Amino acid sequence: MRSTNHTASDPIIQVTDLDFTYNGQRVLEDVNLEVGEGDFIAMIGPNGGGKTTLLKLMLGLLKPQRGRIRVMGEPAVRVSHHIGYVPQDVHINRRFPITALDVVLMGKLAPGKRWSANKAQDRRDAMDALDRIDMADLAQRRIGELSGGQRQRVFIARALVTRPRLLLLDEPTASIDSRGQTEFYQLLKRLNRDVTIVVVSHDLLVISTYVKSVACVNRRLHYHRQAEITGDMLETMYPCTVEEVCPVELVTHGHLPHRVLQHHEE
Ligand SMILES: Nc1ncnc2c1ncn2[C@@H]1O[C@H](COP(=O)(O)OP(=O)(O)OP(=O)(O)O)[C@@H](O)[C@H]1O
Repeated sequence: MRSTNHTASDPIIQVTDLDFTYNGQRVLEDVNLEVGEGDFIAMIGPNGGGKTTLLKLMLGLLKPQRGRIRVMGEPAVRVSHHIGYVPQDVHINRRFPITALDVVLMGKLAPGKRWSANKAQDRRDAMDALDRIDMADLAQRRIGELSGGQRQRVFIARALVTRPRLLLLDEPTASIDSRGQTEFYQLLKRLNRDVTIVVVSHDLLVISTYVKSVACVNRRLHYHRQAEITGDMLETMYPCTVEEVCPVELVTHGHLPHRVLQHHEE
């Protein structure tokens, strides 16, 4: 596999003075961000705030009109084999007779990913990726017979099959119930022992328990090196009241919103 000159102490992602515009509409402005090796960062923010766009820039799928983005010290396209990506909408026909293992093997075929001629090794790598996400028992199960949460794990295994150093996930829990969400973030926390994670999420309650840092994206970026979501941050990011963002039951569960409440009461 091609190596980089990047060392563990360098930021794995560095975004400098970045602007991005779609057809004359600026959606990201003056964004600066450093993601360290081993970080587990949540990108939160309102609909249309630019989170997916920023992920696509990190993947090298889009180019900024101004500023610079480096992944492992290089333009992202040069290190795509070190990046695993779980997109927001994974389109897969549930009636298609394809197993979980087949889906994971597709990760070996993705553009820019290394292709090995050794099919037996590929199967071992795919089984290993399924094992990492506790899905090895379901390797031969058809994808259409899995639950939403199980399917999402398979897509993560597909992203992990090339052993990336960086895993980017775009709203991975959108089709998972709240209990499933907790299990899902526990899984990500475990994976974070070996891989740096950036996850776009609207799960404000759950994420602060698991992530190490938070970036709020609403055209501009507000980055916190600690997993602390404050009332000020929410008020800046979300065009609605604190109660709308964090209903009372979230406050009483004692996760993140007690700080929100304090700020709100001041
Ligand atoms: N391909 C595109 N062409 C033109 N405009 C786009 C395109 N993709 C996104 N946009 C616009 O850019 C803005 C940011 O979109 P983006 O998908 O990055 O936001 P987001 O924060 O991920 O939103 P959500 O939470 O709803 O997924 C939105 O106004 C969106 O309409």
